[in-house]
Amino acid sequence: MADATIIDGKAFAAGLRARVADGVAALKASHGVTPGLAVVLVGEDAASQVYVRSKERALVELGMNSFDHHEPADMAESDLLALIDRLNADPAVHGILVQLPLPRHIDTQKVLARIVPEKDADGFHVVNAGLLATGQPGAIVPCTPLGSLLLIRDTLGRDLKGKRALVLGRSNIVGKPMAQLLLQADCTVTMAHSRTADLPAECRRADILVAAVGRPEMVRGDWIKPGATVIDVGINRVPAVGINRVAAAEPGKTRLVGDVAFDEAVKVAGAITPVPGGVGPMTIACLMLNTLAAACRAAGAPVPEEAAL
Ligand SMILES: NC(=O)C1=CN([C@@H]2O[C@H](COP(=O)(O)OP(=O)(O)OC[C@H]3O[C@@H](n4cnc5c(N)ncnc54)[C@H](OP(=O)(O)O)[C@@H]3O)[C@@H](O)[C@H]2O)C=CC1
Ligand SMILES: Nc1nc(=O)c2c([nH]1)NC[C@@H]1CN(c3ccc(C(=O)N[C@@H](CCC(=O)O)C(=O)O)cc3)C=[N+]21
Repeated sequence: MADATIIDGKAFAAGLRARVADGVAALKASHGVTPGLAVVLVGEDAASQVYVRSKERALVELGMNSFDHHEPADMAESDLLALIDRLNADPAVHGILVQLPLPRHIDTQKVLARIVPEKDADGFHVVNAGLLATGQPGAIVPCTPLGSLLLIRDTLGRDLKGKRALVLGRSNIVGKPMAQLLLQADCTVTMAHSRTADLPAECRRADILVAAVGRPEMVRGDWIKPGATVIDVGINRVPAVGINRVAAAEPGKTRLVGDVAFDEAVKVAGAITPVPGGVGPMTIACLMLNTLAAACRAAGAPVPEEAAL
Protein backbone atom coordinates (compact mmCIF):
# COMPACT_ATOMS: atom_id res chain seq x y z
CA MET A 1 0.00 0.00 0.00
CA ALA A 2 1.14 3.54 -0.71
CA ASP A 3 2.38 5.64 2.16
CA ALA A 4 -0.07 7.87 4.02
CA THR A 5 -0.85 11.41 2.94
CA ILE A 6 1.10 13.77 5.19
CA ILE A 7 -1.32 16.31 6.67
CA ASP A 8 0.49 19.64 6.38
CA GLY A 9 -0.57 21.44 9.55
CA LYS A 10 2.02 24.14 8.98
CA ALA A 11 0.52 25.05 5.59
CA PHE A 12 -3.09 24.83 6.84
CA ALA A 13 -2.17 27.04 9.81
CA ALA A 14 -0.61 29.62 7.48
CA GLY A 15 -3.87 29.76 5.51
CA LEU A 16 -5.90 30.04 8.71
CA ARG A 17 -3.68 32.86 9.99
CA ALA A 18 -4.22 34.70 6.70
CA ARG A 19 -8.02 34.33 7.11
CA VAL A 20 -7.71 35.61 10.68
CA ALA A 21 -5.66 38.60 9.46
CA ASP A 22 -8.47 39.41 7.01
CA GLY A 23 -10.99 39.16 9.84
CA VAL A 24 -8.89 41.46 12.02
CA ALA A 25 -8.72 44.07 9.23
CA ALA A 26 -12.49 43.79 8.66
CA LEU A 27 -13.26 44.25 12.37
CA LYS A 28 -11.00 47.29 12.52
CA ALA A 29 -12.75 48.80 9.49
CA SER A 30 -16.32 48.03 10.62
CA HIS A 31 -16.10 48.59 14.38
CA GLY A 32 -12.78 50.37 14.97
CA VAL A 33 -11.70 47.51 17.25
CA THR A 34 -8.22 45.89 17.29
CA PRO A 35 -8.32 42.40 18.89
CA GLY A 36 -5.89 42.10 21.80
CA LEU A 37 -4.52 39.04 23.64
CA ALA A 38 -2.80 39.20 27.02
CA VAL A 39 -0.27 36.39 27.51
CA VAL A 40 0.73 35.74 31.11
CA LEU A 41 3.89 33.72 31.71
CA VAL A 42 4.90 32.99 35.30
CA GLY A 43 8.48 31.76 35.65
CA GLU A 44 11.32 31.00 33.27
CA ASP A 45 10.44 27.57 31.81
CA ALA A 46 12.45 27.39 28.56
CA ALA A 47 9.81 25.57 26.48
CA SER A 48 7.09 27.96 27.66
CA GLN A 49 9.22 30.94 26.67
CA VAL A 50 9.54 29.52 23.14
CA TYR A 51 5.75 29.07 22.79
CA VAL A 52 5.01 32.49 24.27
CA ARG A 53 7.41 34.17 21.84
CA SER A 54 5.79 32.46 18.85
CA LYS A 55 2.33 33.55 20.08
CA GLU A 56 3.47 37.15 20.43
CA ARG A 57 5.05 37.11 16.97
CA ALA A 58 1.87 35.70 15.41
CA LEU A 59 -0.30 38.35 17.10
CA VAL A 60 1.74 41.21 15.71
CA GLU A 61 1.86 39.65 12.22
CA LEU A 62 -1.92 39.38 12.15
CA GLY A 63 -2.44 42.99 13.19
CA MET A 64 -3.56 42.23 16.75
CA ASN A 65 -2.38 43.75 20.00
CA SER A 66 -0.14 41.64 22.23
CA PHE A 67 0.06 42.43 25.93
CA ASP A 68 2.92 40.51 27.57
CA HIS A 69 3.08 39.86 31.27
CA HIS A 70 6.25 37.98 32.16
CA GLU A 71 6.22 37.48 35.91
CA PRO A 72 8.77 35.99 38.33
CA ALA A 73 8.43 32.30 39.29
CA ASP A 74 7.84 33.23 42.95
CA MET A 75 4.90 35.54 42.17
CA ALA A 76 2.21 35.23 44.85
CA GLU A 77 -1.04 33.60 43.77
CA SER A 78 -2.94 36.64 45.05
CA ASP A 79 -0.87 38.92 42.78
CA LEU A 80 -1.62 36.69 39.78
CA LEU A 81 -5.35 36.81 40.60
CA ALA A 82 -5.15 40.60 40.88
CA LEU A 83 -3.42 40.79 37.48
CA ILE A 84 -6.23 38.69 35.96
CA ASP A 85 -8.81 41.01 37.52
CA ARG A 86 -7.12 43.98 35.83
CA LEU A 87 -7.02 42.18 32.45
CA ASN A 88 -10.69 41.16 32.87
CA ALA A 89 -11.58 44.83 33.31
CA ASP A 90 -9.39 46.16 30.46
CA PRO A 91 -11.50 46.81 27.33
CA ALA A 92 -8.43 46.57 25.04
CA VAL A 93 -7.91 42.95 26.16
CA HIS A 94 -10.26 40.51 24.38
CA GLY A 95 -8.43 37.32 25.27
CA ILE A 96 -6.33 36.18 28.24
CA LEU A 97 -3.95 33.22 28.14
CA VAL A 98 -2.14 32.02 31.25
CA GLN A 99 0.67 29.77 30.08
CA LEU A 100 0.58 26.34 31.73
CA PRO A 101 2.02 24.70 33.71
CA LEU A 102 2.06 27.25 36.54
CA PRO A 103 4.56 27.01 39.41
CA ARG A 104 3.48 24.47 42.03
CA HIS A 105 2.56 27.02 44.71
CA ILE A 106 -0.23 28.37 42.48
CA ASP A 107 -3.65 26.68 42.20
CA THR A 108 -4.21 26.33 38.43
CA GLN A 109 -7.98 25.75 38.64
CA LYS A 110 -8.41 28.82 40.83
CA VAL A 111 -6.49 30.96 38.34
CA LEU A 112 -8.36 29.64 35.27
CA ALA A 113 -11.68 30.18 37.06
CA ARG A 114 -10.81 33.84 37.65
CA ILE A 115 -10.66 34.66 33.90
CA VAL A 116 -14.06 35.89 32.67
CA PRO A 117 -15.31 33.14 30.29
CA GLU A 118 -15.74 35.64 27.42
CA LYS A 119 -11.97 36.34 27.50
CA ASP A 120 -10.85 32.74 28.01
CA ALA A 121 -8.92 32.42 24.71
CA ASP A 122 -7.71 28.91 25.67
CA GLY A 123 -11.25 27.63 26.31
CA PHE A 124 -10.14 26.12 29.65
CA HIS A 125 -12.77 27.78 31.88
CA VAL A 126 -15.44 25.41 33.25
CA VAL A 127 -18.14 27.54 31.62
CA ASN A 128 -16.59 27.01 28.18
CA ALA A 129 -15.97 23.32 28.89
CA GLY A 130 -19.61 23.04 29.97
CA LEU A 131 -20.95 24.85 26.90
CA LEU A 132 -18.93 22.51 24.68
CA ALA A 133 -20.01 19.39 26.58
CA THR A 134 -23.69 20.36 26.39
CA GLY A 135 -23.44 21.33 22.71
CA GLN A 136 -24.42 24.96 23.24
CA PRO A 137 -23.37 27.79 20.95
CA GLY A 138 -20.82 30.37 22.04
CA ALA A 139 -18.31 27.99 23.62
CA ILE A 140 -14.68 28.99 23.23
CA VAL A 141 -13.11 25.71 22.10
CA PRO A 142 -9.58 24.78 23.29
CA CYS A 143 -7.05 25.54 20.55
CA THR A 144 -5.36 22.15 20.14
CA PRO A 145 -8.58 20.11 19.77
CA LEU A 146 -10.07 22.81 17.51
CA GLY A 147 -6.96 22.77 15.31
CA SER A 148 -7.03 18.98 15.23
CA LEU A 149 -10.69 18.96 14.16
CA LEU A 150 -9.99 21.47 11.38
CA LEU A 151 -7.24 19.14 10.07
CA ILE A 152 -9.53 16.10 10.32
CA ARG A 153 -12.25 17.92 8.35
CA ASP A 154 -9.72 19.06 5.75
CA THR A 155 -8.68 15.42 5.31
CA LEU A 156 -12.02 13.59 5.49
CA GLY A 157 -14.56 16.31 4.76
CA ARG A 158 -17.10 17.74 7.18
CA ASP A 159 -19.27 14.64 7.34
CA LEU A 160 -17.64 12.41 9.95
CA LYS A 161 -20.80 10.58 10.97
CA GLY A 162 -20.46 6.96 11.89
CA LYS A 163 -16.67 6.99 11.97
CA ARG A 164 -15.00 5.29 14.91
CA ALA A 165 -12.75 7.76 16.71
CA LEU A 166 -10.26 6.88 19.44
CA VAL A 167 -8.85 9.66 21.60
CA LEU A 168 -5.77 8.53 23.47
CA GLY A 169 -5.37 10.74 26.57
CA ARG A 170 -8.05 12.32 28.77
CA SER A 171 -6.59 15.66 29.88
CA ASN A 172 -8.90 18.64 30.32
CA ILE A 173 -6.95 20.65 27.74
CA VAL A 174 -6.68 18.10 24.91
CA GLY A 175 -8.25 14.66 25.29
CA LYS A 176 -11.64 15.52 26.81
CA PRO A 177 -12.49 18.48 24.55
CA MET A 178 -11.23 16.52 21.51
CA ALA A 179 -13.64 13.71 22.34
CA GLN A 180 -16.49 16.23 22.77
CA LEU A 181 -15.83 17.74 19.34
CA LEU A 182 -15.75 14.32 17.64
CA LEU A 183 -18.92 13.29 19.46
CA GLN A 184 -20.62 16.47 18.28
CA ALA A 185 -19.50 15.56 14.75
CA ASP A 186 -21.41 12.23 15.13
CA CYS A 187 -18.36 10.00 15.44
CA THR A 188 -18.54 6.95 17.68
CA VAL A 189 -15.98 8.00 20.25
CA THR A 190 -13.81 5.94 22.58
CA MET A 191 -11.49 7.53 25.13
CA ALA A 192 -8.40 5.61 26.13
CA HIS A 193 -5.96 6.34 28.94
CA SER A 194 -3.37 4.76 31.21
CA ARG A 195 -5.89 2.27 32.65
CA THR A 196 -7.26 1.11 29.29
CA ALA A 197 -7.09 -2.66 28.74
CA ASP A 198 -5.47 -3.72 25.45
CA LEU A 199 -4.71 -0.29 24.08
CA PRO A 200 -3.31 -1.59 20.75
CA ALA A 201 -6.59 -3.40 20.03
CA GLU A 202 -8.66 -0.29 20.87
CA CYS A 203 -6.47 1.80 18.57
CA ARG A 204 -6.75 -0.70 15.70
CA ARG A 205 -10.54 -0.22 15.59
CA ALA A 206 -10.26 3.52 14.98
CA ASP A 207 -10.92 5.28 11.66
CA ILE A 208 -9.69 8.46 13.37
CA LEU A 209 -6.93 8.15 15.98
CA VAL A 210 -5.93 11.19 18.02
CA ALA A 211 -2.87 10.62 20.21
CA ALA A 212 -2.34 13.02 23.13
CA VAL A 213 -0.40 11.09 25.75
CA GLY A 214 3.01 12.72 26.01
CA ARG A 215 4.84 9.39 25.52
CA PRO A 216 7.40 9.56 22.68
CA GLU A 217 6.47 7.25 19.76
CA MET A 218 4.24 5.06 21.94
CA VAL A 219 1.71 4.30 19.18
CA ARG A 220 3.33 1.74 16.86
CA GLY A 221 2.55 1.02 13.22
CA ASP A 222 0.70 -2.21 14.03
CA TRP A 223 -1.69 -0.33 16.37
CA ILE A 224 -3.12 1.53 13.39
CA LYS A 225 -6.05 0.46 11.24
CA PRO A 226 -4.98 0.49 7.57
CA GLY A 227 -6.16 3.73 5.98
CA ALA A 228 -6.93 5.48 9.29
CA THR A 229 -6.50 9.22 9.83
CA VAL A 230 -3.87 9.75 12.54
CA ILE A 231 -3.57 13.05 14.42
CA ASP A 232 -0.43 13.18 16.54
CA VAL A 233 -0.78 15.85 19.22
CA GLY A 234 2.28 14.78 21.21
CA ILE A 235 5.27 17.09 21.38
CA ASN A 236 8.15 15.35 23.09
CA ARG A 237 11.73 16.54 23.17
CA VAL A 238 14.13 13.57 23.07
CA PRO A 239 17.90 13.25 22.65
CA ALA A 240 18.89 13.43 18.98
CA VAL A 241 20.48 10.21 17.76
CA GLY A 242 23.44 10.07 15.42
CA ILE A 243 23.83 8.00 12.25
CA ASN A 244 24.19 4.81 14.27
CA ARG A 245 21.28 5.81 16.53
CA VAL A 246 23.74 6.54 19.33
CA ALA A 247 22.58 9.43 21.47
CA ALA A 248 26.14 10.15 22.54
CA ALA A 249 27.02 10.96 18.95
CA GLU A 250 25.49 14.44 19.38
CA PRO A 251 25.63 15.20 23.10
CA GLY A 252 23.09 17.78 24.26
CA LYS A 253 21.25 17.82 20.93
CA THR A 254 17.53 17.16 20.97
CA ARG A 255 14.71 16.71 18.47
CA LEU A 256 10.92 16.72 18.65
CA VAL A 257 8.91 13.53 18.23
CA GLY A 258 5.20 12.87 18.57
CA ASP A 259 3.28 10.20 20.45
CA VAL A 260 3.16 8.11 17.25
CA ALA A 261 6.08 6.22 15.71
CA PHE A 262 5.83 8.18 12.47
CA ASP A 263 8.08 6.04 10.25
CA GLU A 264 6.00 2.93 11.03
CA ALA A 265 2.61 4.65 11.05
CA VAL A 266 3.11 6.39 7.70
CA LYS A 267 3.20 2.94 6.03
CA VAL A 268 -0.21 1.94 7.44
CA ALA A 269 -2.30 5.10 7.92
CA GLY A 270 -4.30 6.82 5.20
CA ALA A 271 -3.26 10.26 6.43
CA ILE A 272 -1.06 11.41 9.31
CA THR A 273 0.19 14.63 10.89
CA PRO A 274 3.95 15.04 11.32
CA VAL A 275 5.72 16.40 14.41
CA PRO A 276 6.82 19.13 14.13
CA GLY A 277 4.66 20.80 11.47
CA GLY A 278 1.34 19.15 12.32
CA VAL A 279 -0.92 20.06 15.21
CA GLY A 280 1.52 22.48 16.91
CA PRO A 281 1.20 25.32 14.37
CA MET A 282 -2.59 24.80 14.35
CA THR A 283 -2.71 25.44 18.10
CA ILE A 284 -1.20 28.88 17.67
CA ALA A 285 -3.38 29.73 14.64
CA CYS A 286 -6.50 28.68 16.59
CA LEU A 287 -5.46 30.87 19.50
CA MET A 288 -5.42 33.80 17.07
CA LEU A 289 -8.84 32.68 15.76
CA ASN A 290 -10.28 32.47 19.30
CA THR A 291 -8.95 35.95 20.10
CA LEU A 292 -10.52 37.40 16.96
CA ALA A 293 -13.79 35.61 17.77
CA ALA A 294 -13.79 37.02 21.33
CA ALA A 295 -13.19 40.54 19.98
CA CYS A 296 -16.03 40.07 17.44
CA ARG A 297 -18.44 38.94 20.18
CA ALA A 298 -17.43 41.88 22.40
CA ALA A 299 -18.04 44.29 19.50
CA GLY A 300 -21.31 42.68 18.43
CA ALA A 301 -19.80 41.68 15.06
CA PRO A 302 -20.33 38.27 13.37
CA VAL A 303 -18.00 35.51 14.61
CA PRO A 304 -15.75 33.75 12.02
CA GLU A 305 -17.33 30.46 10.94
CA GLU A 306 -14.30 28.31 11.82
CA ALA A 307 -14.46 29.43 15.48
CA ALA A 308 -18.24 29.05 15.80
CA LEU A 309 -18.61 25.28 15.76
N1 LIG B 1 0.46 20.29 19.75
C1 LIG B 1 0.12 21.11 20.73
O1 LIG B 1 -0.15 22.25 20.49
C2 LIG B 1 0.04 20.62 22.11
C3 LIG B 1 0.69 19.45 22.41
N2 LIG B 1 0.59 18.92 23.65
C4 LIG B 1 1.27 17.63 23.85
O2 LIG B 1 0.28 16.61 23.88
C5 LIG B 1 0.66 15.59 24.77
C6 LIG B 1 -0.44 15.40 25.80
O3 LIG B 1 -0.62 16.59 26.53
P1 LIG B 1 -1.66 16.70 27.75
O4 LIG B 1 -2.99 16.24 27.30
O5 LIG B 1 -1.47 18.03 28.33
O6 LIG B 1 -1.00 15.59 28.72
P2 LIG B 1 -1.39 15.06 30.18
O7 LIG B 1 -0.13 14.57 30.77
O8 LIG B 1 -2.23 16.04 30.90
O9 LIG B 1 -2.33 13.80 29.84
C7 LIG B 1 -1.80 12.65 29.28
C8 LIG B 1 -2.89 11.60 29.14
O10 LIG B 1 -2.30 10.45 28.56
C9 LIG B 1 -2.59 9.31 29.34
N3 LIG B 1 -1.46 8.39 29.38
C10 LIG B 1 -0.23 8.64 29.89
N4 LIG B 1 0.56 7.56 29.73
C11 LIG B 1 -0.19 6.62 29.12
C12 LIG B 1 0.05 5.30 28.70
N5 LIG B 1 1.25 4.71 28.88
N6 LIG B 1 -0.94 4.62 28.12
C13 LIG B 1 -2.15 5.19 27.92
N7 LIG B 1 -2.44 6.46 28.30
C14 LIG B 1 -1.47 7.16 28.90
C15 LIG B 1 -2.91 9.81 30.73
O11 LIG B 1 -3.79 8.87 31.32
P3 LIG B 1 -4.36 9.00 32.84
O12 LIG B 1 -5.40 10.08 32.76
O13 LIG B 1 -4.92 7.66 33.10
O14 LIG B 1 -3.20 9.37 33.69
C16 LIG B 1 -3.54 11.16 30.44
O15 LIG B 1 -4.93 11.06 30.27
C17 LIG B 1 2.02 16.03 25.33
O16 LIG B 1 3.03 15.46 24.52
C18 LIG B 1 2.01 17.53 25.14
O17 LIG B 1 3.30 18.06 25.02
C19 LIG B 1 -0.18 19.50 24.62
C20 LIG B 1 -0.84 20.69 24.38
C21 LIG B 1 -0.72 21.36 23.11
N1 LIG C 1 -2.37 28.08 28.52
C1 LIG C 1 -1.72 27.31 27.65
N2 LIG C 1 -2.21 27.16 26.40
C2 LIG C 1 -1.56 26.38 25.49
O1 LIG C 1 -2.01 26.22 24.33
C3 LIG C 1 -0.33 25.74 25.88
C4 LIG C 1 0.13 25.94 27.18
N3 LIG C 1 -0.58 26.72 28.04
N4 LIG C 1 1.27 25.35 27.60
C5 LIG C 1 2.09 24.54 26.69
C6 LIG C 1 1.27 23.90 25.58
C7 LIG C 1 2.08 23.48 24.39
N5 LIG C 1 1.63 24.30 23.28
C8 LIG C 1 2.19 24.31 22.02
C9 LIG C 1 1.90 25.27 21.08
C10 LIG C 1 2.52 25.29 19.84
C11 LIG C 1 3.45 24.36 19.51
C12 LIG C 1 4.15 24.41 18.19
O2 LIG C 1 3.94 25.32 17.39
N6 LIG C 1 5.04 23.46 17.86
C13 LIG C 1 5.82 23.40 16.64
C14 LIG C 1 7.30 23.18 16.94
C15 LIG C 1 7.89 24.16 17.88
C16 LIG C 1 9.34 23.84 18.22
O3 LIG C 1 10.13 23.62 17.29
O4 LIG C 1 9.64 23.79 19.43
C17 LIG C 1 5.36 22.24 15.78
O5 LIG C 1 4.80 21.27 16.32
O6 LIG C 1 5.59 22.27 14.58
C18 LIG C 1 3.73 23.38 20.41
C19 LIG C 1 3.10 23.33 21.64
C20 LIG C 1 0.66 25.14 23.72
N7 LIG C 1 0.39 24.94 25.02
